[in-house]
Amino acid sequence: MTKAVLGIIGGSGLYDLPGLEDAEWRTVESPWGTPSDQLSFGRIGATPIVFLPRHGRGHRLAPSGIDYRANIDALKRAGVTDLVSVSAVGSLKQELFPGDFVIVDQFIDRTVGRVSTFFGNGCVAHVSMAHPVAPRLVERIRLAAAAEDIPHHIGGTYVAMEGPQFSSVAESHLYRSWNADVIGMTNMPEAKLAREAELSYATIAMVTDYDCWHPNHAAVTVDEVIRVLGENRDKAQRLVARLARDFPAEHEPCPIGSDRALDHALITAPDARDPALLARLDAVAGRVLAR
Ligand SMILES: CSC[C@H]1O[C@H](OP(=O)(O)O)[C@H](O)[C@@H]1O
Ligand SMILES: Nc1ncnc2[nH]cnc12
Repeated sequence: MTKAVLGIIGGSGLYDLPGLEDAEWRTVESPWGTPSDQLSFGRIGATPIVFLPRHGRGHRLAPSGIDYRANIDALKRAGVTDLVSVSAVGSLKQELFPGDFVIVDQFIDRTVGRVSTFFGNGCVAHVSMAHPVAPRLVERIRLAAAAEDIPHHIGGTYVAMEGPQFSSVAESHLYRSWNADVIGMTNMPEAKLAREAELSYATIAMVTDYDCWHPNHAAVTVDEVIRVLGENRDKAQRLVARLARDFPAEHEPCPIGSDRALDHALITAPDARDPALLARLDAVAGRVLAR
């Protein structure tokens, strides 16, 4: 049995977790680079929590400037088993209103030039991203949202764009024609790296705007995103607090195997592996490399 540790990555507008008890900011070093900030260790009820502000306190880091590998590696080293991203998103559908929460279940990765894997020459791995989010974690978020009476939608496709500029109207219509639901700039490669690190991952996407496709709404601005986030911060904090309070003490095995993603993913023969890369993979892939 593995003790459950709930990791929370706070996105725009969420740079700390006020309900965190016995909270302490600690530096966690990673061989992959520099995490966005120190990690805040604490608990909510009996559940151990590790919180990381994705853009750093003060929102220092742009979506393309975040070291996603260092973040995921540091959270893994901190003992996290289940990871929830809280993210601001634009809505690509009329029925997804600013203020709504969408518990997404698919991603389209439109980012370019971000390092999106821990593996490579010397240790090649191919994990499945067919089902990028962990269903039990989604179900726990759903229960918490229902208990807190927070309007939410289960399922939806998140387009990850490079940014930092927002989309053009033509791009926004293109994503709508793909039947995507929401758009943001950060959940890729984060979700891919979480899968490689065998962390069960889910996203609470907080709708802040209608991007720029809606005839009756002005194109998104940062001021508008921050204003809507301000109105919904309390809801996000209540949702995370309820999720944490009701979280099981033992990590629940993932029915789609997100916590065992490397079981059938490594292809490089043991004697052809690069010892330097293996050393960096100690936290991410230690479970399978130790075999
Ligand atoms: C401040 S608007 C754009 C910014 O907000 C979202 O960030 P996060 O997912 O960390 O909440 C979006 O992806 C952009 O990075
Ligand atoms: N419309 C939008 N596009 C990209 N990222 C966002 N974050 C919040 N709203 C967004």
